[in-house]
Amino acid sequence: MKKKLVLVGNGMAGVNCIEQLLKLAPNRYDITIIGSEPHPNYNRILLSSVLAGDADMKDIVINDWSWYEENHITLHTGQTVNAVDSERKIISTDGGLKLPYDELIIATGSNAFMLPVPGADKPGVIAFRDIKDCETMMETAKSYRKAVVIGGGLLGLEAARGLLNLNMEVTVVHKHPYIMERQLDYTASTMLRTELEQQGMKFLLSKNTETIYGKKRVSGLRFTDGTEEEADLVVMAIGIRPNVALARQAGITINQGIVVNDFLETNLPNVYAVGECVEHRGVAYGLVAPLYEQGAVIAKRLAGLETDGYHGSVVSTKLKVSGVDVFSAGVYADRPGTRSIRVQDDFDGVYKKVVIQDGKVIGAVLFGDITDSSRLFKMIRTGEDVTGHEKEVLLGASGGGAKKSGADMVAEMPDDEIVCGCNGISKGAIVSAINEKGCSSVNDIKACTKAGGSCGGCKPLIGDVLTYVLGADGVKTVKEGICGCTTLGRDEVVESIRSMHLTTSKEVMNVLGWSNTEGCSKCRPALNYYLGMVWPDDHEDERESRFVNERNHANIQKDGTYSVVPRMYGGVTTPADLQRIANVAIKYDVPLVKMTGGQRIDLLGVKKEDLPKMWEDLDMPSGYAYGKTLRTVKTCVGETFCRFGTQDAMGMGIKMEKKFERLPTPAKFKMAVSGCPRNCAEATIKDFGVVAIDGGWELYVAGNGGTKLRGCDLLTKVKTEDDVMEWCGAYMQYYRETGKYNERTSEWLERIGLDTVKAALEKQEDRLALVARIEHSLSLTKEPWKEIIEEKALNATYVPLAEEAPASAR
Ligand SMILES: Cc1cc2nc3c(=O)[nH]c(=O)nc-3n(C[C@H](O)[C@H](O)[C@H](O)COP(=O)(O)OP(=O)(O)OC[C@H]3O[C@@H](n4cnc5c(N)ncnc54)[C@H](O)[C@@H]3O)c2cc1C
Ligand SMILES: NC(=O)c1ccc[n+]([C@@H]2O[C@H](COP(=O)([O-])OP(=O)(O)OC[C@H]3O[C@@H](n4cnc5c(N)ncnc54)[C@H](O)[C@@H]3O)[C@@H](O)[C@H]2O)c1
Ligand code: SF4
Ligand code: FES
Repeated sequence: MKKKLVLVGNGMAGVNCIEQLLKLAPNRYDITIIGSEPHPNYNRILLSSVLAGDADMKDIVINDWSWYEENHITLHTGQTVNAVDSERKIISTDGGLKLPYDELIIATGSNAFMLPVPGADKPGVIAFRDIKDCETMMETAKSYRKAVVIGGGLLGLEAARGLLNLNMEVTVVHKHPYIMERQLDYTASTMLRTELEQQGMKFLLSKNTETIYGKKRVSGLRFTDGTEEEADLVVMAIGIRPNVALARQAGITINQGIVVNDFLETNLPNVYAVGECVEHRGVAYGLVAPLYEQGAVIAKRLAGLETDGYHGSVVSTKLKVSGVDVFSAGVYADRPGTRSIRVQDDFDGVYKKVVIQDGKVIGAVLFGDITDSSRLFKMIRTGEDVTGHEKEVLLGASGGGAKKSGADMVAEMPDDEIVCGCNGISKGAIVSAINEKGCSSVNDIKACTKAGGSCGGCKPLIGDVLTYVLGADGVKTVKEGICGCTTLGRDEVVESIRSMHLTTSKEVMNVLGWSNTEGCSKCRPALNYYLGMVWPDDHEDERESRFVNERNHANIQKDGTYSVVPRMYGGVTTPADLQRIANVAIKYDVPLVKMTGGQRIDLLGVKKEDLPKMWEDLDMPSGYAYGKTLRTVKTCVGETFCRFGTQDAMGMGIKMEKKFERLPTPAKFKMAVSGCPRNCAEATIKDFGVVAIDGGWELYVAGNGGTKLRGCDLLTKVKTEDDVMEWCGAYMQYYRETGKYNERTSEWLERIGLDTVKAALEKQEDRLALVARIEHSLSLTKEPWKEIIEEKALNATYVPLAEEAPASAR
């Protein structure tokens, strides 16, 4: 008869240990698993992605019900083991089960730590630990607005990002002066906070919560400094504590966690423990990589194989917030005896630091570019001696130099370098899976090796390994939907909108089988744009789907006030307009008046309630400094005043701005006109740039002067101002019709290629057809503030959405 193996805890560490055992000794045990949660084994890590709308609950199941059956495992869900009788070797559950065991594994995980303050037990105060918490947050977001997350660590920030995506206003309350202080130094932490603030998160730092108040449900928090913050939902993310209740009852030795030796044995015979509930050599881990290493040791022991045991782990972390790359490993803070090398690039928002002691890399922090993370992590883990070439560790042998492609970087990686940190899978193991098992996609690799199956942070690197081995043509690309609600890509969605004549987002979601019938913050504004672009007459703008700045026709600033930017065509103004702006600034006590980079005037610090009256007094068109539309047309004085000028740059720019203003585009669209090749208006880093030459104009496209600097490509040369208008209109409409929502022309052109764009605009008949379509859409645009003032109906509610434009983006 087979020996009985019982696992308590159906979570990530325990079940992974069983999986490893099944590989080594498939038929050795009669296995029973008992779990308190009602679900099969799921990926707790991806709860952050579910909350952010990037994954669905069904996507995060690691082993579904059939896996247990296929492996002849008896599973009892929704039952908590409450006693271990180690004399008789029997466990009992709260559901009345009594099960004998020969070998027992305790994998009870952790409990979220809840602040022991008055009011912490009120409805609306939760942790973020399991599916139930995630569902509570998603449900709460439907009817409540203000969320406060206590704790600015990894979990708190991922929760906060998810809640922003659910359209809640989110404030993170952190007790330290800077966030993620357990993983980042001050510089990286500040860069991270700035980035998250731009995404719409607010921070209250150096705050200690004293009380959580509210009549029945939570309505706010009071801090020890006497200040308060309103809240409809409070999420505590202030760390975890090993769940040792069962072990304590069983008489197992406990310190902060269940104390185990190098073979994960407790002090009771035949009782192992694994995962977050465990304390090994004084350390309790809270990330899966070390927990899987622990599980491997138990699996070998139970399979009767030799093992050196577990000797502890060096851990690394990455924050799972889209658009933010943060990595931290080992010792990141300077201390006596350490020296560090830092690189900070404020242009690209990149910061890198490695800490070195006795010739060895002992820690690293990366922000903005984490391509070196696996190489540095290997150095930290292996303790490689870098004496004499310390600087190369961070700068590379060339001292920086051109950025390498992913596949080139993989070529330089040794076979034993770890690609998937969570599962400990090396480049060599992935290469063998490709060569020997025929894997040709990231999903194949995941199924074969488990790489990419936990946090998913290594998937881009797995993709690079595939490209390195198979070449770009050999890699099966997995279709990516426009968001987690659908598997349909941009082109399929737009094609269905056209062919099925879908005119509202609700219709699109219903007809195309969106998994989340309400959509998410990624797809809602995108659908609103595509529908308006395809059906300008039939689609009614869905204002509630727009980002807050677009909804309120003003840029929200970090302190919650707004900015007002009236249009100044071609950067040209008049004394009368300047006087009007000055009068308004004085009348409404505007704290800051600033010239923008786009040649206009920004009135900053405006109260929301003053917006309609200010616009009424200004009686000028909106500059759309907030919208996904034409922002500015920057001009130089051209031949009107400049002795080098060959054409009327100001006149050309004003004509273009007046023609194309207000029209929605996939992303913001900037133009400029220079009166000669000296190019004072910097036209060659704009979405559409015009440079005068003798007897004509050069037209430049797809430039970007922002975080990813890109010089324009020359589209064509033309002779007259009418030619410029025709090409500009045709180009803009082609971008409108083929661009992905939120994709700047610089990215769009790289994606579809300059030759494609040239071919689409080459023939005049094609250009004129595009121009006719843009003209029609332009004829339907309205001046927003005029409309609002006339209707006297500015939407009173402010609901921030994700990925708001940075306050300075104009
Ligand atoms: C939102 C979120 C994001 C995360 N992101 C990352 C990440 O990016 N990278 C990373 O490495 N880690 C991450 N983590 C941490 C990671 O999920 C945990 O380290 C891992 O899940 C711990 O596994 P475990 O099996 O020890 O515990 P758990 O996964 O907590 O499993 C323990 C299970 O045992 C059950 N149980 C407890 N007591 C009993 C009992 N007496 N009887 C029966 N069942 C019982 C519990 O209900 C639970 O289901 C994240 C965690 C969260 C919450
Ligand atoms: N991407 C990832 O790797 C990831 C993501 C989520 C969770 N996790 C893991 O889940 C576990 C829980 O994460 P966590 O962020 O809660 O734990 P944590 O211990 O890493 O961070 C908690 C943070 O809360 C702060 N804090 C503590 N008390 C506070 C108070 N009273 N008020 C305000 N702030 C307070 C701390 O300063 C700390 O920065 C950790 O083990 C973590 O590693 C990892
Ligand atoms: S771009 Fe040429 S025309 Fe315009 S201001 Fe500069 S020098 Fe003068
Ligand atoms: S690094 Fe987390 S799944 Fe690979």
